[in-house]
Amino acid sequence: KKPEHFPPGPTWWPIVGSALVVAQLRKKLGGYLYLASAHLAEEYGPVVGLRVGKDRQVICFGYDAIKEMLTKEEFDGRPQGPFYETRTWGTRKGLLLTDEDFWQEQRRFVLRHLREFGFGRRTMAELVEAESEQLVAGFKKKLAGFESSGKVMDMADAFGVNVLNTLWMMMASIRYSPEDKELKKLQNLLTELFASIDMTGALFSQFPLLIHIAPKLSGYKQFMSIHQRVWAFLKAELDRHKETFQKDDPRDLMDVYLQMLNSEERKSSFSELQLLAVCMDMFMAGSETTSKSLGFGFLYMLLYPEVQAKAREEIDRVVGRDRLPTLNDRPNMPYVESIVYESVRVFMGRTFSIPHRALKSTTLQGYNIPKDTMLIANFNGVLMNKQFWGDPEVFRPDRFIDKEGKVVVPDYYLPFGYGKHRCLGQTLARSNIFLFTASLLQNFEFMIPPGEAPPDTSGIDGVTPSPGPYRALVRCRK
Ligand code: HEM
Repeated sequence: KKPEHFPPGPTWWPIVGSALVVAQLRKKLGGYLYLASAHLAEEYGPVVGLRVGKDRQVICFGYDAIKEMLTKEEFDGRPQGPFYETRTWGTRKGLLLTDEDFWQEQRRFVLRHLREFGFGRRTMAELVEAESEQLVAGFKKKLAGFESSGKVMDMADAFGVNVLNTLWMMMASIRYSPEDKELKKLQNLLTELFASIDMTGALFSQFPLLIHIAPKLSGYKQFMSIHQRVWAFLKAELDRHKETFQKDDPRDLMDVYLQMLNSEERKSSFSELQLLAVCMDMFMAGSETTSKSLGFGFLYMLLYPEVQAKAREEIDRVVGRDRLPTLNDRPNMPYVESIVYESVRVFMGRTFSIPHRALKSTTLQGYNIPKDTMLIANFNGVLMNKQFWGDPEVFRPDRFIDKEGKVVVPDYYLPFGYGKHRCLGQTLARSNIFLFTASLLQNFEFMIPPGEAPPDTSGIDGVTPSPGPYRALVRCRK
C-alpha cells in the first residue's frame, strides 16, 4: 500500500508495483531508463514515487529535490538487499554501497592513504602525466606509416586501459600495456557488468524470488559469474602482494591496508575481504565513468571541430609543441579545463547517481519518505535542463567561462554528487580527463571519416551510459 503523502507516481499493482509501467515507458523511449524517468517527472512532478517489486523508490528529477536528497543526513544510507550483498560475498562491503559507521571508517582510511599514493598533488601528477605520455605513444604507434594521411580508428573505448592503469597503479603499483591479456580480461568484465544492470538494481534485486526460480532470466547467474571472475583477478593480486609485502615500506594502497590488517589498532571494519571489495569498488566507480566521459567528449568534438580548434590554439599558446601538457599548465588553460566539465556533463546528463536509502522516516520536498525507501537522483533533470543551460544538447565548453576568461562552475553542476557520499575520485577523474584530452589534441586531429555519417550522441544505456561504437579519422598534426 502506498504510504500516506508519499510522492506521486503511477499505480502500485500487487507484486509488480509500478515495474510494468516503467518497463513499457523505457521500451517506448528507446530503452533509456533516464528518459522513462524524465517522462514520469513530466507527468507527476520533480519527485516521483514508485514501487518496483519489493523496492519503494523515489526518483528525484528537480534540482531542489536532488540537492535535498544528496545533502540530508537522513538519506545517507545505501540500499540493502540481495543485490547489494551477493556482489561482496553475502554481506555489504566496500565503499560504494555501504553506509553508517562502517562506511565512514573505511572512506576516511582510503581517502587518507590515497593522498599518499595518488591523490596528493605531486604523486597524482606523476601518475597521470606518465599515463598520458603512454596514451600519445600508443596513438603514434597505431598511426605509424599513416602520419599525414591519417587512419580510421575505433574511438568509443580508446582510453580504457590508460584510465585503469592510473587506478591500478595507486592501488597495487601495476601498469599494463594496452595489449596485455589480463587487463583486457578485467576491462571486458567491467564493461559486461555495466551493460547488464542499471542504477536501480537488477530484476533479481527487486524480485528476489527470481534468484531461485529463474536465475538466468533474472540476471542473477550472469551477475554472479562476472563477480566471481573479478574477485579471482583481485585475489590473485592480493596473494602476490602478501608474498612481497614489507611492513615498513608500503608501495601502494594494498600495502597500507595489509599494514592495518596486521596492526594492533585494527578496527572491526577492516578485513581482507573488505580490502578486495574496496579495490573492486574503485574499479567500478573510477574506470568506466572516466573513460566514458572521454568517449563522449571526443565524440562531441568530432561534431564540433571548432572546439578542437579553440583548444589547440590555447594548448599551442600555453604549452607549445615541444613538450606534453602537465597538470601545472591547468590554471592557464581554462578552455581545455572547460572541455572536461562539458564532457562529464554530457555523459552524466544521461544517467542517475548511486542510490541512497532513508535511514529513518523523514520528509523530502514536503513528501513523507518512510525508512528504507531507496532514493535516486536522475541527473538528466539538472545537467540537461534548458532552464539552467539554455542549449544543453550543444557541446559548448564556453558556458563554463566568464567574461574575464576564468572557469566558473555553477552550483547546479553536480555530476560528482554533493554531501557526505560525494565522489571521492573527482580530483583524479578531472585530472585524467584534462591531461588525456590536452595531450591528444596537442598531437592529433580528429575528424569524422569521409563518407561516414556523423556519430550518434544518444549512447547505450547501462549502469552508466556508453557512447555507441564510433570511428574517427585520426591524423598527426602538421
Ligand atoms: C567522471 C568520472 C566520475 C564521475 C562522474 C563520478 C560520479 C560519482 C557520483 C555521482 C557518485 C555518487 C555520489 C552519491 O551517491 O551521493 C560517486 C561516488 C563515488 N565515486 Fe565517483 N565519479 C567519477 C570518478 C571516480 C573515480 C576516478 C573514482 C576512484 C578513484 C571514484 C570513486 C567513487 C567512490 C568510491 C564513490 C562512493 C563514495 C561514497 O559513497 O562515499 N569515482 N561518484
